[in-house]
Amino acid sequence: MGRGRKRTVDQSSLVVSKGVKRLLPLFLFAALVLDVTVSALLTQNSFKAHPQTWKDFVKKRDLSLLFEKLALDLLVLALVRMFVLPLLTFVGVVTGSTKAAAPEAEEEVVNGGGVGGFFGAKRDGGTPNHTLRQPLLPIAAHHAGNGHHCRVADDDEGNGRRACCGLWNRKKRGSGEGHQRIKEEIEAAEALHFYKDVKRANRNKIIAESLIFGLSTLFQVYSGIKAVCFDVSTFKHSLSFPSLMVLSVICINAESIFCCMMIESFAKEQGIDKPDVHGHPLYFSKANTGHTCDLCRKRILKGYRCWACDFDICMKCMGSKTARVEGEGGVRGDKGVRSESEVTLKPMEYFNRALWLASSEWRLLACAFMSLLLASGTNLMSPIFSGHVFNAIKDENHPSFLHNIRIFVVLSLASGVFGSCRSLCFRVVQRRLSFLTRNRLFEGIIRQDIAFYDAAQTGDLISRMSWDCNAMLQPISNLLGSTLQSIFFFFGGLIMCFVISWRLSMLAFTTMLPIIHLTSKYAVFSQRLNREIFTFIGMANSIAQEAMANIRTVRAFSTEDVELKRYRQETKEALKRGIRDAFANAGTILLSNLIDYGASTLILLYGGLLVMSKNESKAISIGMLYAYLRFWNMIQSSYQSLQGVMNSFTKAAGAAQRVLSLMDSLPDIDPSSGVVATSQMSWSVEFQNVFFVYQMRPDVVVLKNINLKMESSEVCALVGPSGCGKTTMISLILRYYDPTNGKILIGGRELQSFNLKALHKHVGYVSQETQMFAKTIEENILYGCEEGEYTQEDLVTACKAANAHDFITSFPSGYQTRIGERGVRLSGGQKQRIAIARMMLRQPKLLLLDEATSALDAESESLVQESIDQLLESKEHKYTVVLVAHRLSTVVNANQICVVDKGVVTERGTHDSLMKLEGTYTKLVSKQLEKTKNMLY
Ligand SMILES: Nc1ncnc2c1ncn2[C@@H]1O[C@H](COP(=O)(O)OP(=O)(O)OP(=O)(O)O)[C@@H](O)[C@H]1O
Repeated sequence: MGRGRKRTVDQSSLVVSKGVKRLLPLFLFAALVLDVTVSALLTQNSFKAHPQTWKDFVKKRDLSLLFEKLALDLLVLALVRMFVLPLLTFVGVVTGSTKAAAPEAEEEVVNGGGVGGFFGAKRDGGTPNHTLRQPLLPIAAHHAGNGHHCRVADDDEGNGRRACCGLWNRKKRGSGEGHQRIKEEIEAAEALHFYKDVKRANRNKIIAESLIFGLSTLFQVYSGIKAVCFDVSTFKHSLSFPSLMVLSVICINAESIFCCMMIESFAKEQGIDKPDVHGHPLYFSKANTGHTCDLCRKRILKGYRCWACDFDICMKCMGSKTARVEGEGGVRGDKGVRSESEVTLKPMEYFNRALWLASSEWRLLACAFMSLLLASGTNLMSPIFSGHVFNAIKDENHPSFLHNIRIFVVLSLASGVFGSCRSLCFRVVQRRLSFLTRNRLFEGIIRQDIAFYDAAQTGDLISRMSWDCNAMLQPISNLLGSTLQSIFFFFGGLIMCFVISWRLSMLAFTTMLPIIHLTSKYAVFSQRLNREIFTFIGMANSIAQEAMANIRTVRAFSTEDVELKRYRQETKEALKRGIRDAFANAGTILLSNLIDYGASTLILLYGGLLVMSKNESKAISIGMLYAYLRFWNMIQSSYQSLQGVMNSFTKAAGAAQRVLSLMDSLPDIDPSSGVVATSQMSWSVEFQNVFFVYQMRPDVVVLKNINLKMESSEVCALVGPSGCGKTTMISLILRYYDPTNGKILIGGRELQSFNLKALHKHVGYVSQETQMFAKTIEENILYGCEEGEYTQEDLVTACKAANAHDFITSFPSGYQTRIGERGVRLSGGQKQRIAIARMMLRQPKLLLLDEATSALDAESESLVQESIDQLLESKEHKYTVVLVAHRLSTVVNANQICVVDKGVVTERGTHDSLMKLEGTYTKLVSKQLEKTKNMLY
């Protein structure tokens, strides 16, 4: 598979997709040109309006003239911006880029080979990857021993690199397992070096961006002061100056944002693309030390991480070509691990899916949007009328006072009613979406192939159903609940502020840029921390769940403290990050509050001056100042609620991927299509050249060329040493898995052609580990039966046949006895008898008994065996039985006994014929006879 680089996954809110990135310089250039043009127009207008002032200014050099009547300074500043901002951006990109991304690494990749293959110098037939620029590659290529000089040693900058060379020399001396470990160490050291490089680059980026934002703020403040002082009374069109000034300020803002976007996007840390392992770029991270590798489930000392969806991978798996196949991570079906392209979700795709999900509730949504529009409209009107009330009080105008109060009351009532209607509709939609998602997710999980469960961890699945579901729906809830309203308030408030006083607004909005810069930087920082917290809590939950599920083993080994320590370790890491986040949050709040209060002071100061101003063109009323303050607060609070929205979308896309990958992933074995099996058909079972390999252990062939026919209505016993593949054969008959090669036939028809759900209705299965639900005994026996399908009498008959009736009736609640989680309140033998009763009740055509009597005492075993024999001889019902047994006494009467050894059927025949062979079976029998001789009865 090829390896390319992607930049689509945001690590910070300012990173954009490849397409937009290419256009960024163009956008910046356009903004700068517009900026200069606007300033030139302002200069020209001011020159036309005050032709004499130019001469006065040149003569007297009076600065007050420049502030009140001339705009040449604005043109000069625009020209300064035209050079300074691109220069700072260039410096930011150069110093903010990682050195490892230098082109010489690419060269090495093209030449690379040997160990270089670790990071894909050559893959799949040795296709060189010209796009890859990796920090690890120079060393990898060097170590390939193909004549490259030790570039890493030549590099005096990083100890990590020198350490690598030392390690490599050790590697040359070492061999075997040590090689792998040393290779990992080399990679880890090199990656750590890269990590430091990334940190340095990030710091430089922050400095460059802060300089740009700081400078832009100064430019804006200057423009604000200019707007306040400027005399527009002599202008031909009174609105031309304000509108050009506003355009100029918009240009300044756009320039600084484009510059920062360019720095972030052009100097973005280059992750490693390993599409066969993970769909997003992976970044070396120290944050995942102690995490579990998502592929091999081992603890990570040093490793890589995907910041988009918190995927962690250790150095070993990162270097392995087969990690995904062998590892436990990833969504897999019966035919193998799902390719990442099938399960990766980009933020935009998430957005589309979210819209699609929400579209099912369009009626309620339409109602909510109408209410939202009306509520927002009334809310935006109310400050104006409250302002009029203040003016009426000041003017002692009673009729106007009462009139405005009446309007204010109506607006408040309308806003309340529409607001609650909006909230009701959105909340109902939100709850319904949550219901829908959870149910679909559970459906997605429960229908997965058994191979999926071989790899999955229950804790992880549970956390997908709780945390990820919530995180995925969070932005939709936010969007419905508050985001849209905030957008209305933000833009509505902005317009109203400019309508009331554009001068005051120009001044007040100078504080906006630093607040945006501060809060967006904090958002990126906090987002990273929160993802880590999220992962640590998830891991803590997994530990708790595992410990609780195995509480008896924990108690028997007295390992409570060990489990507690593991749990505490994870939660402590989460706590550490939580506290770090709290401090950063407090710092950001402090700074933005200070700026915010500064803005309010400016508004009060300059607004007060405007109220007291004798200049008609500048003056505003006290009521309008009050209204202005209310709009300002509206803008502030809506901005606060908007600022996390984009980040929450990126975060939700990660969670959505974990949820939707399961929802979308259809099982390879479809249980509900195919031919419906009937009880009348032949129930012979045939294995034809069957080979089988478990996905989780791809190197071990468990079944090798099995050819075997079990005739209908006969008993076939599978015997053999532990681990030889008997249970696997039963699993294949149940179609838990499909054979890797060969066929299984039921009644002469291929198993894969049957409708599995219908087939299983005729199959009775008792496994080695009896699985029970936390219900009553009766409910457990009737599990999966339709209501009225069986009578109470059938139930009792089945229990009697399974020798379970006596012990059940000995319980005070009889059949209604609750047996606890996984049947913990029953003995192993009791559980097994209930499982046998469950099977007998259904009167299946094919019985699969995997050590069905292993947990029974000798007496119960013979009773159950007797009843099975009776059932076999019954004329009404004919059963095909596949029996796995270690106790050979249970297989003596079988029509056919198959001896399985290391996945191969070595002997076949009846008891007598096999005894005559004097092969493995005879040895097994004599071994058991010897054992029983020594047993005490
Ligand atoms: N889900 C699985 N994933 C990977 N390997 C497995 C899985 N289940 C079983 N195995 C391996 O397959 C081999 C055969 O296992 P199987 O359970 O079929 O043996 P068995 O003959 O039934 O043993 P026993 O008599 O002890 O139950 C064993 O080596 C086992 O470790």
